[in-house]
Formats: sequence, structure tokens, C-alpha cells
Amino acid sequence: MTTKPKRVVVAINPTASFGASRDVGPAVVQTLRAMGHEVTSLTEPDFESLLEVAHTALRSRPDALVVVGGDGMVNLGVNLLAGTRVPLGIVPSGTGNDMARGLGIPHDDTEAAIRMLGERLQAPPRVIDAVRIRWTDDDGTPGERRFACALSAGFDAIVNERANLMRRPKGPSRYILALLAELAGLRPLRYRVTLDDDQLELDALLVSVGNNVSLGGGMKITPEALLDDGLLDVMLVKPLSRIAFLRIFPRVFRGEHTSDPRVVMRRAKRIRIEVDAPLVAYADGERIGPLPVELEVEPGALRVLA
Ligand SMILES: Nc1ncnc2c1ncn2[C@@H]1O[C@H](COP(=O)(O)OP(=O)(O)OP(=O)(O)O)[C@@H](O)[C@H]1O
Repeated sequence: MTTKPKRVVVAINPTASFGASRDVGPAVVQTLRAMGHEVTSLTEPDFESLLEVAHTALRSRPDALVVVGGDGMVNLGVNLLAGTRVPLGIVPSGTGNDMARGLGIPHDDTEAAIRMLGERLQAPPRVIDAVRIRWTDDDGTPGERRFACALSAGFDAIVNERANLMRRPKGPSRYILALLAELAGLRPLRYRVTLDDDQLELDALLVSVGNNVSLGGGMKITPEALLDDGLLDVMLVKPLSRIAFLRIFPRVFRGEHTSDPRVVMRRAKRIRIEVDAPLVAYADGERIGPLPVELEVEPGALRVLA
């Protein structure tokens, strides 16, 4: 295959996977340059600064933006590129890498992922949906952001919020500690979920919306979700005992929970989620804002090199 040189912006999160994969970014840059591409490499001390410099770099209309990191970095890419013609490349180096899993990008073999990126830079991109989230912050400020993978508005969001507030431990065990702490107080919340013109009112433990199949490193919460069908898949888990809740977990990993009578699966283009308790939504593993949230699918808004 002949390689046409491209102008590529590479945005790197050196802290992805708790810093364990910090060599991946430099490897991507080096390989793309060796292929003859013109590469602008971006690394910043934090996510906000990276978003800002990447936004500026995109003014030069590059041929692609490549993100190196986990789903949080994919989220950065989606928010910069949705609605534009610039495609997003992904070299997964995060903890979960669920977007890469959903797109068939090797998530456990960096060399293979870089090789695939090199090939896809020479081919037409794949077009997928993005999802717009709207909410209002506690001080009344309206918020808007996009996601590509999944949004959590139930127990897993509560665990995420607790883990975010903890300073220690530094590694993934923080999530396990947060999960154990929250599990002790596991109780259903009262939700009102509007799905297009339909309204559901129910007590639930989990409320998740998937554009992609999985979250949390391969948990197939919405196993039938398609990235390009113009629809969002919704999963709600009704009240369960702690033991039953833990039992259903391994089935979720395999996507075998959807026939369980305590699980409700729905599809919609627009979704509003309200709850009778203070709860912060998470999307692509990133903190979004307090419920209620309004979601709307943006069909075909994103081009990806996959
Ligand atoms: N220098 C930095 N550049 C970019 N992001 C950073 C940086 N330092 C910390 N972060 C944080 O990293 C998070 C994104 O992590 P990312 O998703 O890339 O990896 P991960 O969490 O290990 O993987 P996954 O989301 O797939 O589980 C963001 O919340 C962001 O705030």
C-alpha cells in the first residue's frame, strides 16, 4: 500500500492507566513520523489544557486527530470533532478502552493498534453517532457536552463520584474501595425516564445509556447497541438485594442480563433522566453534572479511523 503523507495531531494522556502506559504516546508519534506523516504531538499537564491546545491545533484543519489514552481521551476527541469532517483516530492506552473494543481497534496490543491507525489513515473513515448531553449545574449554569460510549446515571455513577473524591489509593483499587463503601448503602432511587414520547417511572439501581456496547472495561451493558443506528440503548436495573446485584454483575460482563425480568432494555433518540436524589452523571468515565440530564443522539456526527 502506498502511504500518502498526512497532517496528524496526536493528543496524549500520559496519566492513562494510572501512568502504566506512558510510553504509548511517544511510540505513536515516532511510528507515524517514520511512515512519513507530519505529526503535531500534544501533551499537557491536565485535561483542560490539552482540550485547549488541541482546539487551537485543529484550526489548521489537519487530516486527523489521534487520541492516545482511555475513553476519557475519546471523549475529548468527540467533543472537539463532532459535527466536523476531521476523523478521530484512537490508540487505546487506558484502563477500560471500551470505545476501542466497540470499534474493533486492538485494545491490548499497542503495535497492532498503531498499525491499524496507519492503514486507516489511507482509507475513508467510518461514520458513527455521537450523543449530546445537556444539564444544569448547581449554580444554575447550563452545561453541554458530548459522549460516544456510555452514560451512567445510577449506582455506578455514585461509585465513580465517591472514587473521584478519594485521594488514596492511587491505582484501580480505589474503585473497589468506593464500590464496597457504596454497596453497604445500596438502595434503589426513584427515576422518571422520558424516552422520546414515552415516560417510565420506576425504582432502579442502575440507569445507563449506551451508544456503544460496553463500559468499565468490557461490561456489555447494552449488548445490542450499534454505533451507527441513530438510536440510544437504555438499560435499567430494578431493585435487587445486594447478593442478587452482585450475582447479576458477571452476566452483565457477558451481556446475558437483558432477558432477566428485573432488567428493562429500551431504545430512543432523545432521553431525559430525572431522579429524586442528588446524583452526578458520568459519561465515558468523565464527570458530567447533576441530574436531570437530557440526551439526544446526533446521527453520523463523528468520523472515526476504525
Ligand atoms: N495530563 C493529562 N492529560 C489528559 N488527561 C489527564 C491528564 N492528567 C489527568 N488526566 C485525566 O485523565 C482522565 C482520562 O483518562 P483516560 O480515559 O485517558 O484513561 P483511563 O481513565 O485510564 O481509561 P478509561 O477511561 O478507558 O478507563 C481525565 O479525567 C483527565 O482529567
